Amino acid sequence: MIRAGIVGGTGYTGVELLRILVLHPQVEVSVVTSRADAGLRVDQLYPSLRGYCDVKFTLPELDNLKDCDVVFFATPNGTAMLMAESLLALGIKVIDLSADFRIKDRQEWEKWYGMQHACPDLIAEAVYGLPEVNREQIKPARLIACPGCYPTAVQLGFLPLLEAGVIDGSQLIADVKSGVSGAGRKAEISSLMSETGESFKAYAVGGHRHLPEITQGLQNVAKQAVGLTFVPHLTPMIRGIHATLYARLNRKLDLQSLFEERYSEERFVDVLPNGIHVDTRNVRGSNRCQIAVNQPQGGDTVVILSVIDNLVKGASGQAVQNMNLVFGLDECQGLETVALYP
Ligand SMILES: NC(=O)C1=CN([C@@H]2O[C@H](COP(=O)(O)OP(=O)(O)OC[C@H]3O[C@@H](n4cnc5c(N)ncnc54)[C@H](OP(=O)(O)O)[C@@H]3O)[C@@H](O)[C@H]2O)C=CC1
Ligand SMILES: CC(=O)N[C@@H](CCC(=O)OP(=O)(O)O)C(=O)O
Repeated sequence: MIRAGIVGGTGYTGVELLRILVLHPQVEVSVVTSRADAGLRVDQLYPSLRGYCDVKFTLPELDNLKDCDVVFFATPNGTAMLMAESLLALGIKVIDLSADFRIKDRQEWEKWYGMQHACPDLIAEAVYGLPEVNREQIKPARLIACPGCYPTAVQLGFLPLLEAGVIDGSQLIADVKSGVSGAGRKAEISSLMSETGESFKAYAVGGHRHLPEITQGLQNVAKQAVGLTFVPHLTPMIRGIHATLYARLNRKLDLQSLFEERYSEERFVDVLPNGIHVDTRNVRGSNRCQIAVNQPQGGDTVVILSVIDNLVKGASGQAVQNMNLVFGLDECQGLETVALYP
């Protein structure tokens, strides 16, 4: 059995990792940390886990994690970079759900995240954990940087078009909506129901920290510079990301076949038949990204719709997908669920 530790087990991605890992046939969750709830049984805080998890929250200290085979960081940005090196030195694999190791350009990361990187030596080694792009590099990796939720939905939508070189990469538009759980479980006025319910707004239009991450990923597949306008929005739902992506085609082609062929072997990317729209509830609770390909009025603008559950394919499900690859397991183990409907 793989002994897994979760640093930050009380947050939304932490408890989502627990939901997935307690049913994973090859994993034993041995350590779950929380500073605020240390000493409390996990199933006391989360009764949904009664009968599945009998460990107590402990403090996020090296001594408590030293017997793990893998440690997941479901913590705010700036936390994993303080512990990753010590864990790797003990032969423990590290899977980081935060942004600490996602961006290869250290200065760019420091600019967007507003802090100094505490562990720059590991940035080059970290593998960006988007299996649909980096599967072979993920398998032997010691340190995985899981993509952000917006970056997962946006990259999977643009990927086939950029790989095939059929769009003008200099004028991409990503108009993306997120549920409120994307902001995490910590108490904040902006996440209150009376602030988010029955309302809908764009935010960070001038620049969101996912912009450099998405641009880096798109440039790697396009093998040239791309220009992206990314506008995130907050919608009054709990889970889900809906990305509406626009690009200008530079030639005529069968777009539906392009997408179907690109993702034909991908178990967690589902290209819907022509004419069917995506809906966030059809991926809620599942590790799937569903994509719909559109070319309105047969013109030269392509409109891709891409949906994920931000807590599953956008975070914890993708982290487990990466763990499966790192430990040589079937990539789908523990992740075979159908979305909750309605
Ligand atoms: N929510 C989402 O949809 C997504 C989130 N992510 C990323 O995943 C990470 C976790 O997000 P989320 O679960 O939403 O966050 P939450 O705010 O819901 O949870 C954060 C967790 O980290 C713990 N924590 C906070 N500070 C520290 C610290 N300094 N050291 C150790 N533990 C700490 C908290 O417990 P305690 O304070 O008790 O220790 C808590 O368990 C973030 O980096 C986020 O950006 C990525 C993709 C999607
Ligand atoms: C709705 C909402 O607030 N979403 C978060 C992003 C989600 C996320 O967790 O992103 P990282 O993993 O990169 O931190 C935000 O815009 O800050």
